[in-house]
Amino acid sequence: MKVTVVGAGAVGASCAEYIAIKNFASEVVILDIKEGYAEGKAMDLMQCASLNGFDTKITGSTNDYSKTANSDICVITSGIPRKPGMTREELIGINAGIVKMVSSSLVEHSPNTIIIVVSNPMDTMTYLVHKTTGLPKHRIIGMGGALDSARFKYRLAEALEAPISDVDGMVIGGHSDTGMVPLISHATRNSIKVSEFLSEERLNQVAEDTKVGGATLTKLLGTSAWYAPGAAVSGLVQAIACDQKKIYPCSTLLEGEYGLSDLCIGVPVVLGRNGIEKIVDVSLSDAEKEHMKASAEGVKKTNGLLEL
Ligand SMILES: NC(=O)c1ccc[n+]([C@@H]2O[C@H](COP(=O)([O-])OP(=O)(O)OC[C@H]3O[C@@H](n4cnc5c(N)ncnc54)[C@H](O)[C@@H]3O)[C@@H](O)[C@H]2O)c1
Ligand SMILES: O=C(O)C[C@H](O)C(=O)O
Repeated sequence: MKVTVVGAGAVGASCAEYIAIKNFASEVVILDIKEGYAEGKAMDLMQCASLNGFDTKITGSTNDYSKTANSDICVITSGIPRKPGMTREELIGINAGIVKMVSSSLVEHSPNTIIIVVSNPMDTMTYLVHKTTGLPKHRIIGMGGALDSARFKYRLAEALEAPISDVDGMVIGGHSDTGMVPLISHATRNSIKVSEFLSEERLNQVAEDTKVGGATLTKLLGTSAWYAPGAAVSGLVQAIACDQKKIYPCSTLLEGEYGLSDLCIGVPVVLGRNGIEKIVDVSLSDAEKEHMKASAEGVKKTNGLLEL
């Protein structure tokens, strides 16, 4: 199993590290445009191998896509992150050009690859990868919902004063400050609905804190987060590589599912060796349906800024 990670920055390196530590991939290639940067990150990570007990071979490349040839999975993290006070959508001007160039170079060398898109604004970048590469829809996956769901569970556990392992929940919709749809109606503590434990007001607070999870961290860190994003990407890569058939909310091209079409947005999917093997249709409350509709309108508005 060969995995390429484009972008050796904060998220790319974190994701390569988690993939290596989980020890399921034979090879990880990190590629960056900055001279020597990916080679340096790869060497540093390889010097963790004996300490952390992994055998994954990590190599770096300065913009030489021949090193990525025949990758089973490619992760795109290249692009600029936001600064405090910015939205993800404001990154489109620079990141669209980068994602377009990177995705076509990847497919040229790995025509059978599965692509995981991380660069922001992620749902729009995932749509752009469709338009650029023409790969089948099950082989283009946007990562946002896995991270947002982890943040939702963190906030739920905090409100419930419960261990995170007791909590389950999922966030669908667009990966944006207003577009995320935390599925409160399906969230549980050890199979009991969270509404049995928390007031509507407290649950609304949990949802709001979840939606601005990325912005909260950006304000604290001065740039956007990387540990949980890297861990979330590694989860998707592992589900595909190990054919786990796990359900994750991922951004995928919809063609009528959830009453939506011609956009990529987060919905629950089954991930296995073929990428997205199924889109799962879950029942939504009326409020969640409305929120999903508004979220899709927001994503389409950002897609409209693309020069296709
Ligand atoms: N979808 C998500 O959930 C999620 C989570 C976190 C971050 N992100 C996004 O991921 C992106 C990366 O964030 P980061 O914190 O790692 O940023 P970063 O600045 O630390 O790293 C980005 C890297 O991309 C490289 N790069 C730029 N242009 C390139 C090109 N043409 N080819 C190859 N490499 C190139 C840069 O040299 C840099 O090393 C941002 O757009 C950020 O908003 C998304
Ligand atoms: O918040 C950001 O800009 C980065 C990322 O999308 C995140 O949610 O951490």
